[in-house]
Amino acid sequence: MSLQALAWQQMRRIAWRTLGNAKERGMESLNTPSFRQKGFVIYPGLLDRTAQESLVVALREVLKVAPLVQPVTASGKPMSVRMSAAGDYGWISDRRGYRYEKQHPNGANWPDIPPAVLEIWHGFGGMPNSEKRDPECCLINWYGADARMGMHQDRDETNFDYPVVSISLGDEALFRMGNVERGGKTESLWLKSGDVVVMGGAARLAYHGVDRLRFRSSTLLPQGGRINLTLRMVT
Ligand SMILES: O=C(O)CCC(=O)C(=O)O
Ligand SMILES: [Fe+2]
Repeated sequence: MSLQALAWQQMRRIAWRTLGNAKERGMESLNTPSFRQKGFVIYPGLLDRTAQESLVVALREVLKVAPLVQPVTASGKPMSVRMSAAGDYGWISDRRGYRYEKQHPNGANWPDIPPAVLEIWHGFGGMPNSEKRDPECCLINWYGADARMGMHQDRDETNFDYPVVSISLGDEALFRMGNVERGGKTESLWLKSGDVVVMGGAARLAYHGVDRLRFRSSTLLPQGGRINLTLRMVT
């Protein structure tokens, strides 16, 4: 086993041990065996402060080439989250609708996904192919004080065999998890900076959203706010 794989195995053990905190954080129901069977796994505090800071440094470089944009829906309604991306594809929404595109709206190719981000993706076992493909999209969501994301499924990808891996940086966010069909009972938990969520299996197509932020609950981003990275296979 490589040194990196060994380090990750160790980190995962630590993450599972921290599940003792999960109760205070509203995670107890989401981290029950039945939820895990459904493919929804939270790794609270998987990334320590140093790892979070180096991700932010790398993301600033990405955002110089691919600045955050405020997407609008097909009907022209602005979304409250600002977005950019890295990798082969970025997810965009404008008056023509939403879709994956190979270029930023400014015409430039999306920058490469930073190695530190790829390392997180590859740190999880259970990816369907042994070929170890890199994710094709690292969506970068930036939430300001009043931003939110309505309940939705991630279903614009071709291949649902790969999980979605989601990394939280900065202010805490109230994440809501629903079902594979719209409606029904939902469960909520606060995602903190350094938490990583994996949605695979049945949870890959479950409805989810972000209700609100605890603005300035973290000191990671000097201006406050939250960055969420979503890693996905697209094709
Ligand atoms: O910000 C989050 O935690 C979730 C983001 C999300 O669901 C998405 O980008 O599809
Ligand atoms: Fe999503």
